[in-house]
Amino acid sequence: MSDAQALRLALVPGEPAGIGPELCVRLAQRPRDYHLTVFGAATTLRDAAAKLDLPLTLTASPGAAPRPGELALIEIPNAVQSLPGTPDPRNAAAVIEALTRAADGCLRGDFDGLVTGPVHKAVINEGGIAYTGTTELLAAQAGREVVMMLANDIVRVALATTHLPLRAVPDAISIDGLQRVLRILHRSMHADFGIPDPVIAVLGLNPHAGEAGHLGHEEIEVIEPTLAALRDEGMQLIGPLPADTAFLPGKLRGFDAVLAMYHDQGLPVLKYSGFEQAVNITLGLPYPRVAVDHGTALDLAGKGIADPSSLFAAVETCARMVVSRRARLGTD
Ligand SMILES: NC(=O)C1=CN([C@@H]2O[C@H](COP(=O)(O)OP(=O)(O)OC[C@H]3O[C@@H](n4cnc5c(N)ncnc54)[C@H](O)[C@@H]3O)[C@@H](O)[C@H]2O)C=CC1
Ligand SMILES: NCC(=O)COP(=O)(O)O
Repeated sequence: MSDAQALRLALVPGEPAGIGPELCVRLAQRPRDYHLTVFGAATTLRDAAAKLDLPLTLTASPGAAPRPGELALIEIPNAVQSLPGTPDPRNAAAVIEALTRAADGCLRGDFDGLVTGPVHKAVINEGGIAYTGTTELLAAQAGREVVMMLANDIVRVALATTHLPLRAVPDAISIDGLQRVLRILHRSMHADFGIPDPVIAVLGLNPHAGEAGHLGHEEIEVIEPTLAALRDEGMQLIGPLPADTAFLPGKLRGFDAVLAMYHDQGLPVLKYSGFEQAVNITLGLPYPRVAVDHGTALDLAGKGIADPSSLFAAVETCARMVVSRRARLGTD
Protein backbone atom coordinates (compact mmCIF):
# COMPACT_ATOMS: atom_id res chain seq x y z
CA MET A 1 0.00 0.00 0.00
CA SER A 2 2.78 2.41 -0.87
CA ASP A 3 0.37 5.12 -2.17
CA ALA A 4 -1.14 5.14 1.30
CA GLN A 5 2.02 6.41 3.08
CA ALA A 6 0.44 9.58 4.38
CA LEU A 7 -3.07 8.29 5.04
CA ARG A 8 -4.72 9.41 8.25
CA LEU A 9 -7.63 7.24 9.31
CA ALA A 10 -10.04 7.92 12.16
CA LEU A 11 -11.08 4.84 14.14
CA VAL A 12 -14.13 4.52 16.41
CA PRO A 13 -14.40 1.35 18.54
CA GLY A 14 -18.20 1.66 18.97
CA GLU A 15 -20.04 0.18 21.94
CA PRO A 16 -17.49 0.10 24.80
CA ALA A 17 -18.99 -3.08 26.30
CA GLY A 18 -18.88 -4.91 22.97
CA ILE A 19 -15.97 -6.44 21.08
CA GLY A 20 -15.02 -3.15 19.39
CA PRO A 21 -12.32 -2.06 21.89
CA GLU A 22 -10.50 -5.41 21.90
CA LEU A 23 -10.57 -5.54 18.09
CA CYS A 24 -9.00 -2.04 18.01
CA VAL A 25 -6.24 -3.23 20.34
CA ARG A 26 -5.58 -6.17 18.00
CA LEU A 27 -5.55 -3.79 15.03
CA ALA A 28 -3.02 -1.57 16.80
CA GLN A 29 -0.53 -4.47 16.92
CA ARG A 30 -0.35 -4.73 13.11
CA PRO A 31 2.50 -3.19 11.15
CA ARG A 32 1.00 -0.44 8.99
CA ASP A 33 1.95 2.49 6.80
CA TYR A 34 -1.09 4.68 7.62
CA HIS A 35 -1.85 6.70 10.76
CA LEU A 36 -4.67 5.63 13.04
CA THR A 37 -6.34 7.98 15.50
CA VAL A 38 -8.85 6.34 17.80
CA PHE A 39 -11.84 8.26 19.22
CA GLY A 40 -12.76 6.65 22.53
CA ALA A 41 -11.99 6.22 26.21
CA ALA A 42 -8.42 5.45 27.23
CA THR A 43 -9.59 3.34 30.19
CA THR A 44 -11.71 1.06 27.98
CA LEU A 45 -8.88 0.55 25.50
CA ARG A 46 -6.30 -0.05 28.24
CA ASP A 47 -8.62 -2.55 29.99
CA ALA A 48 -9.08 -4.41 26.70
CA ALA A 49 -5.30 -4.48 26.11
CA ALA A 50 -4.68 -5.77 29.65
CA LYS A 51 -7.25 -8.56 29.19
CA LEU A 52 -5.59 -9.58 25.92
CA ASP A 53 -2.13 -9.21 27.45
CA LEU A 54 -1.09 -7.01 24.52
CA PRO A 55 0.92 -3.78 24.61
CA LEU A 56 -0.88 -0.50 23.99
CA THR A 57 0.61 2.98 24.00
CA LEU A 58 -1.85 5.85 23.55
CA THR A 59 -0.34 9.07 22.26
CA ALA A 60 -1.66 12.61 21.92
CA SER A 61 -0.97 12.72 18.19
CA PRO A 62 0.26 10.31 15.53
CA GLY A 63 4.05 9.87 15.58
CA ALA A 64 6.16 10.35 12.45
CA ALA A 65 5.97 6.65 11.63
CA PRO A 66 3.12 4.39 12.81
CA ARG A 67 4.40 1.83 15.33
CA PRO A 68 2.78 -1.51 16.26
CA GLY A 69 1.13 -1.32 19.67
CA GLU A 70 0.66 2.44 19.39
CA LEU A 71 -2.47 4.48 18.66
CA ALA A 72 -3.09 8.21 18.70
CA LEU A 73 -6.08 8.93 20.93
CA ILE A 74 -8.76 11.61 20.98
CA GLU A 75 -10.18 11.03 24.45
CA ILE A 76 -13.98 10.68 24.64
CA PRO A 77 -14.61 9.56 28.21
CA ASN A 78 -17.47 7.23 29.06
CA ALA A 79 -20.05 8.39 31.60
CA VAL A 80 -19.60 5.20 33.60
CA GLN A 81 -17.05 2.41 33.56
CA SER A 82 -17.89 -0.09 30.84
CA LEU A 83 -18.00 -3.82 31.60
CA PRO A 84 -17.48 -6.23 28.69
CA GLY A 85 -20.77 -7.87 27.77
CA THR A 86 -22.95 -5.49 29.80
CA PRO A 87 -23.64 -2.26 27.92
CA ASP A 88 -24.79 0.71 29.92
CA PRO A 89 -27.12 3.19 28.16
CA ARG A 90 -25.48 5.99 30.15
CA ASN A 91 -22.51 5.58 27.78
CA ALA A 92 -24.68 6.09 24.68
CA ALA A 93 -23.84 9.81 24.41
CA ALA A 94 -20.10 9.04 24.42
CA VAL A 95 -20.52 6.47 21.62
CA ILE A 96 -22.38 8.99 19.47
CA GLU A 97 -19.94 11.80 20.33
CA ALA A 98 -17.03 9.61 19.21
CA LEU A 99 -18.75 8.94 15.88
CA THR A 100 -19.73 12.54 15.22
CA ARG A 101 -16.37 14.01 16.23
CA ALA A 102 -14.48 11.52 14.08
CA ALA A 103 -16.82 12.25 11.17
CA ASP A 104 -16.37 15.99 11.74
CA GLY A 105 -12.63 15.47 11.48
CA CYS A 106 -13.15 13.73 8.13
CA LEU A 107 -15.44 16.51 6.88
CA ARG A 108 -12.84 19.12 7.90
CA GLY A 109 -10.09 17.21 6.10
CA ASP A 110 -8.15 16.28 9.26
CA PHE A 111 -8.63 12.60 8.36
CA ASP A 112 -8.85 10.83 5.01
CA GLY A 113 -11.33 8.17 6.02
CA LEU A 114 -13.38 6.72 8.86
CA VAL A 115 -13.40 3.15 10.19
CA THR A 116 -16.00 2.18 12.76
CA GLY A 117 -16.61 -0.74 15.09
CA PRO A 118 -20.01 -2.06 16.07
CA VAL A 119 -22.65 0.06 17.79
CA HIS A 120 -25.59 -1.40 19.71
CA LYS A 121 -28.67 0.30 18.30
CA ALA A 122 -31.01 -0.57 21.17
CA VAL A 123 -28.56 0.67 23.83
CA ILE A 124 -28.21 4.04 22.09
CA ASN A 125 -31.99 4.42 21.98
CA GLU A 126 -32.27 3.30 25.61
CA GLY A 127 -29.79 6.08 26.37
CA GLY A 128 -32.33 8.57 25.05
CA ILE A 129 -30.78 9.16 21.62
CA ALA A 130 -32.88 8.38 18.55
CA TYR A 131 -30.61 6.26 16.36
CA THR A 132 -31.29 3.78 13.56
CA GLY A 133 -27.70 3.25 12.44
CA THR A 134 -24.36 4.92 11.86
CA THR A 135 -25.05 5.05 8.11
CA GLU A 136 -28.07 7.28 8.71
CA LEU A 137 -26.25 9.33 11.37
CA LEU A 138 -23.31 10.11 9.09
CA ALA A 139 -25.60 10.91 6.14
CA ALA A 140 -27.53 13.45 8.22
CA GLN A 141 -24.32 14.99 9.57
CA ALA A 142 -22.83 15.37 6.09
CA GLY A 143 -26.12 16.44 4.48
CA ARG A 144 -25.72 13.73 1.86
CA GLU A 145 -27.90 10.93 0.60
CA VAL A 146 -26.00 7.67 1.02
CA VAL A 147 -26.23 3.97 0.21
CA MET A 148 -25.24 1.10 2.48
CA MET A 149 -23.23 -1.60 0.79
CA LEU A 150 -21.68 -4.71 2.33
CA ALA A 151 -18.89 -6.44 0.49
CA ASN A 152 -16.50 -9.36 0.67
CA ASP A 153 -14.36 -11.07 -1.97
CA ILE A 154 -17.39 -12.83 -3.40
CA VAL A 155 -20.16 -10.26 -3.63
CA ARG A 156 -21.06 -6.60 -3.11
CA VAL A 157 -24.61 -6.12 -1.83
CA ALA A 158 -26.06 -2.62 -1.73
CA LEU A 159 -29.40 -1.87 -0.09
CA ALA A 160 -32.26 0.24 -1.45
CA THR A 161 -33.59 0.62 2.13
CA THR A 162 -31.62 0.22 5.36
CA HIS A 163 -32.88 0.02 8.93
CA LEU A 164 -36.64 -0.03 8.51
CA PRO A 165 -39.35 -2.28 9.86
CA LEU A 166 -40.24 -4.75 7.10
CA ARG A 167 -43.80 -3.39 7.04
CA ALA A 168 -42.47 0.03 5.96
CA VAL A 169 -40.28 -1.24 3.10
CA PRO A 170 -42.65 -1.22 0.10
CA ASP A 171 -43.74 2.36 0.81
CA ALA A 172 -40.10 3.47 1.04
CA ILE A 173 -39.29 2.30 -2.49
CA SER A 174 -40.08 4.89 -5.15
CA ILE A 175 -38.88 5.59 -8.69
CA ASP A 176 -37.08 8.78 -7.61
CA GLY A 177 -35.52 7.15 -4.56
CA LEU A 178 -34.35 4.08 -6.47
CA GLN A 179 -32.84 6.26 -9.18
CA ARG A 180 -30.87 8.19 -6.57
CA VAL A 181 -29.65 4.96 -4.95
CA LEU A 182 -28.54 3.52 -8.28
CA ARG A 183 -26.75 6.72 -9.29
CA ILE A 184 -24.81 6.76 -5.99
CA LEU A 185 -23.94 3.08 -6.38
CA HIS A 186 -22.89 3.52 -10.01
CA ARG A 187 -20.72 6.56 -9.20
CA SER A 188 -19.08 4.83 -6.26
CA MET A 189 -18.24 1.71 -8.26
CA HIS A 190 -16.09 3.98 -10.39
CA ALA A 191 -14.70 6.43 -7.82
CA ASP A 192 -14.12 3.98 -4.97
CA PHE A 193 -13.54 0.67 -6.74
CA GLY A 194 -12.18 1.65 -10.16
CA ILE A 195 -15.00 0.01 -12.16
CA PRO A 196 -15.96 2.60 -14.80
CA ASP A 197 -18.97 0.83 -16.34
CA PRO A 198 -20.33 -1.47 -13.62
CA VAL A 199 -22.91 -4.18 -14.19
CA ILE A 200 -25.48 -3.87 -11.42
CA ALA A 201 -28.08 -6.55 -10.75
CA VAL A 202 -31.29 -5.24 -9.19
CA LEU A 203 -33.50 -7.59 -7.20
CA GLY A 204 -37.28 -7.58 -7.23
CA LEU A 205 -39.16 -6.96 -4.01
CA ASN A 206 -41.67 -9.80 -4.20
CA PRO A 207 -41.27 -13.57 -4.63
CA HIS A 208 -40.26 -14.39 -8.20
CA ALA A 209 -39.89 -10.66 -8.84
CA GLY A 210 -43.66 -10.32 -8.68
CA GLU A 211 -44.47 -13.16 -11.11
CA ALA A 212 -45.64 -10.76 -13.84
CA GLY A 213 -47.86 -8.87 -11.40
CA HIS A 214 -49.55 -11.93 -9.88
CA LEU A 215 -47.44 -11.74 -6.70
CA GLY A 216 -47.07 -7.99 -6.26
CA HIS A 217 -46.87 -4.85 -8.39
CA GLU A 218 -43.75 -3.01 -7.22
CA GLU A 219 -41.61 -4.55 -9.97
CA ILE A 220 -43.96 -3.35 -12.74
CA GLU A 221 -44.86 0.01 -11.22
CA VAL A 222 -41.57 1.09 -9.64
CA ILE A 223 -38.51 -1.05 -10.36
CA GLU A 224 -38.88 -1.64 -14.11
CA PRO A 225 -39.54 2.05 -14.97
CA THR A 226 -36.55 3.04 -12.85
CA LEU A 227 -34.26 0.63 -14.65
CA ALA A 228 -35.60 1.64 -18.06
CA ALA A 229 -34.90 5.32 -17.40
CA LEU A 230 -31.36 4.69 -16.18
CA ARG A 231 -30.59 2.25 -18.99
CA ASP A 232 -31.46 5.07 -21.39
CA GLU A 233 -28.66 7.04 -19.69
CA GLY A 234 -26.24 4.20 -20.38
CA MET A 235 -26.16 2.31 -17.08
CA GLN A 236 -25.81 -1.48 -17.27
CA LEU A 237 -28.66 -2.72 -15.09
CA ILE A 238 -29.96 -6.28 -14.95
CA GLY A 239 -33.33 -7.05 -13.40
CA PRO A 240 -35.58 -6.94 -11.58
CA LEU A 241 -34.32 -10.42 -10.75
CA PRO A 242 -35.97 -12.97 -8.46
CA ALA A 243 -33.92 -12.72 -5.26
CA ASP A 244 -33.88 -16.46 -4.60
CA THR A 245 -31.71 -17.27 -7.62
CA ALA A 246 -29.87 -13.99 -8.28
CA PHE A 247 -27.03 -15.01 -5.98
CA LEU A 248 -26.25 -18.34 -7.68
CA PRO A 249 -22.46 -18.35 -8.11
CA GLY A 250 -22.63 -18.60 -11.90
CA LYS A 251 -24.82 -15.51 -12.09
CA LEU A 252 -22.91 -13.52 -9.49
CA ARG A 253 -19.75 -13.72 -11.53
CA GLY A 254 -21.40 -11.46 -14.12
CA PHE A 255 -22.31 -8.69 -11.65
CA ASP A 256 -20.14 -5.99 -10.06
CA ALA A 257 -22.80 -5.33 -7.42
CA VAL A 258 -26.28 -6.47 -6.46
CA LEU A 259 -28.91 -4.02 -5.25
CA ALA A 260 -31.26 -5.65 -2.73
CA MET A 261 -34.53 -3.96 -1.83
CA TYR A 262 -34.15 -4.43 1.93
CA HIS A 263 -31.68 -5.40 4.65
CA ASP A 264 -32.52 -9.07 5.16
CA GLN A 265 -33.00 -9.77 1.46
CA GLY A 266 -29.32 -9.25 0.71
CA LEU A 267 -27.28 -9.40 3.89
CA PRO A 268 -27.83 -13.02 4.93
CA VAL A 269 -26.38 -14.11 1.58
CA LEU A 270 -23.39 -11.79 1.98
CA LYS A 271 -22.73 -12.94 5.55
CA TYR A 272 -23.16 -16.64 4.66
CA SER A 273 -20.73 -16.30 1.77
CA GLY A 274 -17.99 -14.82 3.99
CA PHE A 275 -18.76 -13.27 7.38
CA GLU A 276 -15.16 -12.91 8.53
CA GLN A 277 -13.77 -10.65 5.83
CA ALA A 278 -16.94 -8.75 4.95
CA VAL A 279 -17.19 -5.01 5.52
CA ASN A 280 -19.95 -2.42 5.55
CA ILE A 281 -19.31 0.63 3.35
CA THR A 282 -21.24 3.89 3.27
CA LEU A 283 -21.35 5.14 -0.33
CA GLY A 284 -22.00 8.78 -1.14
CA LEU A 285 -20.27 10.50 1.78
CA PRO A 286 -17.58 13.12 1.07
CA TYR A 287 -15.07 10.73 2.71
CA PRO A 288 -14.80 6.90 2.71
CA ARG A 289 -16.45 5.24 5.70
CA VAL A 290 -16.04 1.54 6.27
CA ALA A 291 -17.36 -0.48 9.22
CA VAL A 292 -17.16 -4.06 10.39
CA ASP A 293 -19.97 -6.25 9.06
CA HIS A 294 -20.72 -7.78 12.46
CA GLY A 295 -22.40 -6.43 15.55
CA THR A 296 -21.32 -5.92 19.14
CA ALA A 297 -21.14 -9.68 19.89
CA LEU A 298 -21.81 -9.10 23.59
CA ASP A 299 -21.58 -12.87 24.13
CA LEU A 300 -17.87 -12.74 23.20
CA ALA A 301 -16.83 -9.38 24.66
CA GLY A 302 -13.88 -9.53 27.04
CA LYS A 303 -13.12 -13.18 26.26
CA GLY A 304 -10.36 -12.45 23.75
CA ILE A 305 -11.82 -14.80 21.13
CA ALA A 306 -13.60 -12.39 18.78
CA ASP A 307 -12.31 -12.56 15.20
CA PRO A 308 -10.69 -9.25 14.17
CA SER A 309 -10.68 -10.03 10.42
CA SER A 310 -13.58 -7.76 9.53
CA LEU A 311 -11.98 -4.77 11.27
CA PHE A 312 -8.66 -5.49 9.52
CA ALA A 313 -10.53 -5.71 6.19
CA ALA A 314 -12.41 -2.48 6.99
CA VAL A 315 -9.18 -0.53 7.48
CA GLU A 316 -7.62 -1.97 4.34
CA THR A 317 -10.77 -1.26 2.31
CA CYS A 318 -10.95 2.31 3.63
CA ALA A 319 -7.30 2.94 2.75
CA ARG A 320 -7.80 1.56 -0.76
CA MET A 321 -10.89 3.74 -1.23
CA VAL A 322 -8.95 6.86 -0.24
CA VAL A 323 -6.27 6.06 -2.80
CA SER A 324 -8.88 5.27 -5.47
CA ARG A 325 -10.76 8.54 -4.86
CA ARG A 326 -7.56 10.56 -5.00
CA ALA A 327 -6.70 8.99 -8.33
CA ARG A 328 -10.14 9.49 -9.87
CA LEU A 329 -11.63 12.54 -8.21
CA GLY A 330 -8.67 14.50 -6.89
CA THR A 331 -9.06 15.23 -3.20
CA ASP A 332 -12.95 15.39 -3.30
N1 LIG B 1 -21.51 -2.31 12.23
C1 LIG B 1 -22.38 -2.20 13.22
O1 LIG B 1 -22.40 -1.21 13.95
C2 LIG B 1 -23.35 -3.31 13.46
C3 LIG B 1 -24.09 -3.31 14.62
N2 LIG B 1 -24.95 -4.31 14.86
C4 LIG B 1 -25.64 -4.25 16.16
O2 LIG B 1 -25.00 -5.18 17.04
C5 LIG B 1 -25.96 -5.64 18.01
C6 LIG B 1 -25.90 -7.15 18.12
O3 LIG B 1 -26.33 -7.69 16.89
P1 LIG B 1 -26.45 -9.23 16.55
O4 LIG B 1 -27.57 -9.37 15.61
O5 LIG B 1 -26.44 -10.03 17.80
O6 LIG B 1 -25.16 -9.54 15.67
P2 LIG B 1 -23.64 -9.81 16.08
O7 LIG B 1 -22.88 -9.71 14.81
O8 LIG B 1 -23.22 -8.98 17.22
O9 LIG B 1 -23.62 -11.33 16.58
C7 LIG B 1 -24.14 -12.41 15.79
C8 LIG B 1 -23.31 -13.67 16.05
O10 LIG B 1 -22.05 -13.53 15.41
C9 LIG B 1 -20.99 -13.68 16.37
N3 LIG B 1 -19.95 -12.72 16.04
C10 LIG B 1 -20.13 -11.41 15.73
N4 LIG B 1 -18.96 -10.82 15.52
C11 LIG B 1 -18.01 -11.76 15.66
C12 LIG B 1 -16.58 -11.75 15.56
N5 LIG B 1 -15.89 -10.65 15.24
N6 LIG B 1 -15.92 -12.91 15.81
C13 LIG B 1 -16.58 -14.04 16.10
N7 LIG B 1 -17.94 -14.11 16.20
C14 LIG B 1 -18.63 -12.98 15.98
C15 LIG B 1 -21.60 -13.40 17.73
O11 LIG B 1 -20.90 -14.03 18.77
C16 LIG B 1 -23.02 -13.93 17.54
O12 LIG B 1 -23.05 -15.33 17.74
C17 LIG B 1 -27.32 -5.09 17.54
O13 LIG B 1 -27.63 -3.97 18.30
C18 LIG B 1 -27.07 -4.68 16.10
O14 LIG B 1 -27.88 -3.62 15.70
C19 LIG B 1 -25.15 -5.34 14.00
C20 LIG B 1 -24.47 -5.39 12.82
C21 LIG B 1 -23.51 -4.38 12.46
N1 LIG C 1 -26.51 -4.38 9.16
C1 LIG C 1 -25.62 -3.29 9.18
C2 LIG C 1 -25.70 -2.59 10.46
O1 LIG C 1 -26.55 -2.84 11.28
C3 LIG C 1 -24.74 -1.53 10.74
O2 LIG C 1 -25.14 -0.41 10.10
P1 LIG C 1 -24.57 1.01 10.44
O3 LIG C 1 -24.70 1.21 11.92
O4 LIG C 1 -23.20 1.05 9.96
O5 LIG C 1 -25.50 1.89 9.70
